[in-house]
Amino acid sequence: MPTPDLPYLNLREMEAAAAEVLSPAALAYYAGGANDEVTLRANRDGYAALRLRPRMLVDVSAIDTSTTVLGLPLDFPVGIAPCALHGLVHPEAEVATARAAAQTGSVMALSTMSHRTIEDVAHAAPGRLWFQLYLYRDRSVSRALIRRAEAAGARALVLTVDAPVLGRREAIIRTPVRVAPGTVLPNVGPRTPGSEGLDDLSYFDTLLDPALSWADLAWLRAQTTLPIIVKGLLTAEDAALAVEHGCHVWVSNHGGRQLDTAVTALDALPEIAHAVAGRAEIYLDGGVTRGTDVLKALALGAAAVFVARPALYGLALAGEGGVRHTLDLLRDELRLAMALCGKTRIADLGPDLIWRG
Ligand SMILES: Cc1cc2nc3c(=O)[nH]c(=O)nc-3n(C[C@H](O)[C@H](O)[C@H](O)COP(=O)(O)O)c2cc1C
Ligand SMILES: CCCCC(=O)C(=O)O
Repeated sequence: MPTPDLPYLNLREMEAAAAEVLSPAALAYYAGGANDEVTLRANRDGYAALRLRPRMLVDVSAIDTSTTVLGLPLDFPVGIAPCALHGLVHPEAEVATARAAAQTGSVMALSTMSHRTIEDVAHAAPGRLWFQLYLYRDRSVSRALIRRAEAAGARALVLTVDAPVLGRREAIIRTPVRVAPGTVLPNVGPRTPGSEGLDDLSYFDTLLDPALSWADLAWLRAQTTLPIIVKGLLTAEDAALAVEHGCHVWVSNHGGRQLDTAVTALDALPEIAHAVAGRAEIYLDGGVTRGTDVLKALALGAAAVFVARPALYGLALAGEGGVRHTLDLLRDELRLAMALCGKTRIADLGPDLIWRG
């Protein structure tokens, strides 16, 4: 059940409440998208536009939302997407988020750009952590991060490939995001961002490697025996290449923060599921705020979905309990949606649930 002392009935209410407590810079950074925010809006609108085909007269007295991702049992098919800088809104930062993920039987993908160390976060979510990797120009820094993630017990690496350069986020051009002076971001290398006159995002941008290519994925594949998930794919062609490189597929447009007017993950999912053809697991993120959104993504071929902003809003409102509230709401809404669709198990969710007009 959702945490009783938090009054929010749904994720949209949490978003509105979080907007009241976040600093203008944090809000601009969290909520914003690229350019005209066409893709940001489409991410949400796409779910509303898809209609469900519920089946009746099915015994729905017992609903089982449990599933597995890469062999890890989840209580329900929702994880936390990698997000930079949880410390902008809560002192416990990623550690609080990780505890919430662990307590709800979820999984968390920890961003490279975190306030807390991989080890601290892994300790807070034993066995339930993935590590998201931005490949740095300096591969030795990335290699060291991979070794630390492995040693800390991360279950997978998530390589983000849709940000070889940063998208143009106009809200943060106006209101730049800065970490507190003196903060050391543990995975960002020796230099404390904020110096040299760069805002923090521009500084991160200088670390990322715009030359990243499929050859680097082959390099990464050879670096580790952990499963690798390629995050940020939107086409059948790239999904097929990822599978050929021995990787899993995370369909995402980076929350509308990179290429504006890019296709939504939900729209890209059918062609990607077709191309992957069961050879790898598929995950999705972008605009998920309701249990029916989760249901639709799973019906079209995702093994699990991930939420970024909704988790950050929970963190901003009530720390660990707030993130738990976000996840609890989604789990309860998914269970209800399954019951009303006449589906009792995750394995029963398929394309027959989606109305084609
Ligand atoms: C504030 C913020 C920071 C993010 N940082 C990262 C990051 O460090 N690495 C990454 O792969 N994706 C990052 N993302 C993208 C998310 O993982 C996710 O793809 C996207 O936000 C879509 O999910 P949402 O609609 O639930 O927010 C970030 C998103 C937000 C909103
Ligand atoms: C260099 C990337 C910073 C984190 C990120 O991915 C985002 O803000 O969307």
